[in-house]
Amino acid sequence: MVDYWRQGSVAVIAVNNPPVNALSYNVRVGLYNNLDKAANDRDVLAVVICGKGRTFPVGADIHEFGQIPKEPWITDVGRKIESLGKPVIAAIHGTGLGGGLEIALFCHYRIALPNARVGLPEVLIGLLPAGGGAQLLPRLAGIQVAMEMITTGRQLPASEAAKYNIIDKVVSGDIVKEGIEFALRVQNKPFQDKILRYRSPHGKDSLQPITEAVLRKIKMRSRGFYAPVWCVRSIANSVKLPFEEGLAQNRIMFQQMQLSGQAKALQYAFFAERSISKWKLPCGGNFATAVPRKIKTISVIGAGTMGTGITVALLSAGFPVLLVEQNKRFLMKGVQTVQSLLEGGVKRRKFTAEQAKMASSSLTTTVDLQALNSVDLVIEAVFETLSLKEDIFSKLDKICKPEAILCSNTSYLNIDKIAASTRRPDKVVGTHFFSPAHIMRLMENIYGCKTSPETVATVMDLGKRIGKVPVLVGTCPGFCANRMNRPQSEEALFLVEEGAQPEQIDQVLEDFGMPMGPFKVRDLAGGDIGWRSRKDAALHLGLTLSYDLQFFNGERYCSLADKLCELGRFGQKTGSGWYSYDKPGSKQLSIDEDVTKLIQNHRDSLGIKPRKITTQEIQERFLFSGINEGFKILEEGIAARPEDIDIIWLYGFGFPRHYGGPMFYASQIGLKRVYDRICHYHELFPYSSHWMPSKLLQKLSIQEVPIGQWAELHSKL
Ligand SMILES: CCCCCCC[C@H](O)CC(=O)SCCNC(=O)CCNC(=O)[C@H](O)C(C)(C)COP(=O)([O-])OP(=O)([O-])OC[C@H]1O[C@@H](n2cnc3c(N)ncnc32)[C@H](O)[C@@H]1OP(=O)([O-])[O-]
Ligand SMILES: NC(=O)c1ccc[n+]([C@@H]2O[C@H](COP(=O)([O-])OP(=O)(O)OC[C@H]3O[C@@H](n4cnc5c(N)ncnc54)[C@H](O)[C@@H]3O)[C@@H](O)[C@H]2O)c1
Repeated sequence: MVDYWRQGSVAVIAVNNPPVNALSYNVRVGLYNNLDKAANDRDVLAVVICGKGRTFPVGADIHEFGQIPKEPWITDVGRKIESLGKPVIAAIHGTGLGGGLEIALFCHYRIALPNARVGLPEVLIGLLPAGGGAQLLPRLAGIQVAMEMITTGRQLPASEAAKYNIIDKVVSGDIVKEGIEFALRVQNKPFQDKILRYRSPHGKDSLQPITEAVLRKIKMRSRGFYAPVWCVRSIANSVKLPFEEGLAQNRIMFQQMQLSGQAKALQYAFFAERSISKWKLPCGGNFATAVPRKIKTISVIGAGTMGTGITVALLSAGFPVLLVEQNKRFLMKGVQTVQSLLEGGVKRRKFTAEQAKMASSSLTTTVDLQALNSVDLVIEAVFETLSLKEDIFSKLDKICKPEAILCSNTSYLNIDKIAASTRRPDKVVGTHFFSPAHIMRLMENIYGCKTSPETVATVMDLGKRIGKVPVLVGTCPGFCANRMNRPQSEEALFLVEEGAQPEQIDQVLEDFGMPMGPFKVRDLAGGDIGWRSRKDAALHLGLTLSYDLQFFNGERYCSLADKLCELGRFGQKTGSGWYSYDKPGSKQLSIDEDVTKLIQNHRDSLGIKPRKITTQEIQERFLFSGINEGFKILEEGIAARPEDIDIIWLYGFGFPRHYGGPMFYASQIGLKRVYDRICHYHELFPYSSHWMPSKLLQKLSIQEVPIGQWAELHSKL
């Protein structure tokens, strides 16, 4: 796992542990022993440490966390480097992260290729850099830089790292060759002043103001995530304690953090994110065998909210886009939106003005579907009406070349029905982007019963190529994301009906860690869209929505949202919704007495006596109703694994990552408790079918199987 060779007076120690040279136990042993070998070889005057393959070591092996760490630790390897009596050079390519960078910091010199990146990302998996990073970095780059890097986990490009002295020299060419040349130049020079433990941290006199400023920033963004605060403490130890004591303290903190639910959740999320690309279809096709089609040209149909966002996402990833609208007026408006989104990207430094110009020049437009006869892939984003989508797909089937893939951005509609309007159902697939589509990273891809593995492979690949996080699910109303979100939105309304205030619910869920409470989300998305579809559904059943409606289609119903819409309160865009806003389009909100009165009148008219609703009830009814639906989604095979559902929630709704996602959160609470509470609410609210407990959840609540085995157990049930 660690290679050793000599070139003249230079010993090269190369970590060889694919794919990312993680510092597993055997690697640490290999490093330690080979450093000994170099120390004992009189002809060796300098040592180069590097990584074989694609990268320098990226840190500790995350698979080993949770076990008692076996010695030698990273710090033992570090001490060996410091006391070697010969200069040691870290030669970094790829990513030098976590324990990898820590070893490099123990070295006397660090060189890196221009495209290399370095960082201490431990915080992102709920930990701190306990292999010396929190002690060494402040001594090299200063407290301020160390605080920023360690509390955010940000990776620095080599040039920026060189500005902060983290890298001594940025080199180009072959990193090992460069390392050896560097070693030859320094092998006879004194290097004792390069041992960082003997330095004192830069900026130590400003520790307090720096700490206060960093803690203020953390408080603003952390939403209950505590690892960054522990990271701050670990850096403060570099000032307050002698070096070895600081190391020991940080190791103790690291071990405590490792046992925490947050670290477990973040590490679960890390691996879950990597597992989603390993998809499998019920027909047997899978990621390993299916080959994606080459996609060069794409057309987007519909230049509304979603179509324009999707167009920008594609253009900025370098795809030429042919944008289609129903008439020239809508098309012009859409093009203006695309341009202003691109300009916004430049302002947000997502890309340069030059890149935006290039992207813009790759946009072509038409109001004639016939123009789509040569594109490789089409993404339809017109109104959410099945007949309209069926009509468009049947036309596309005739116009597009036979191998073209036809995607729909539908939020709820059945992909099989849309596919049935074509003679190529194997090439029809759902690509559900989230709003705003040029920013939100989730791409929920939906296969129908006839979608081919090649089509799935193509959209999964496309998602990655445009920087999205593509997750594959099956078809059902609302798929995974919106289907789970629906009972939650309903419960939020019912809670208000029973006595809670919208702002109270929003606050509870924001305190839990959601980026926005459900009423703020409704105001942001615009209440009119849901209102229109509820009116359509009612019309379909020969009903009209009315103020005193308490049941709809056999289910409990709350008409408060309809009432707001009847008053023209659609949310931010109209300047009023569940909250009132400074002006239409503004985000500056305040609680509105009129809404409070409206809610009170609503309760009075239905004879509901408001009761005090606790934080626990709000959290449970919101979260558990969605989780129950998540288990039904697993049970029906709509999602193949809980990891898929969790990643959808992390990227689609900003579920707090330090809880891993709703399914992992449920596993941490204990499925027996979750199941019991769901049964309790089912008894209280028999007219909300979303409280009908999932059978899979019931079975798992008895067996308490670890989350990694749910899918396997389910397939045996
Ligand atoms: C007594 C106490 C002593 C404490 C000492 C503490 C020491 C230290 O401070 C703690 C750490 O270093 S904490 C660590 C700090 N470091 C980090 O947190 C780095 C986390 N890693 C990353 O950020 C990204 O993986 C990279 C940027 C490295 C590569 O990105 P990319 O090119 O897009 O590739 P990709 O698809 O992402 O990964 C490819 C494969 O590698 C796998 N794998 C990756 N890292 C792994 C690891 N550390 N381990 C194991 N496996 C790891 C990954 O699962 C995947 O496997 P699969 O089976 O093929 O699916
Ligand atoms: N808005 C969201 O948050 C969101 C999120 C995810 C998915 N979706 C889905 O995306 C789709 C589009 O939603 P939206 O919010 O962008 O709607 P929108 O009303 O903003 O835009 C739809 C656009 O389609 C155009 N259009 C209608 N018929 C057309 C035709 N025959 N040919 C060409 N263009 C036509 C309309 O002129 C309009 O500009 C829907 O299926 C919706 O369910 C919406």
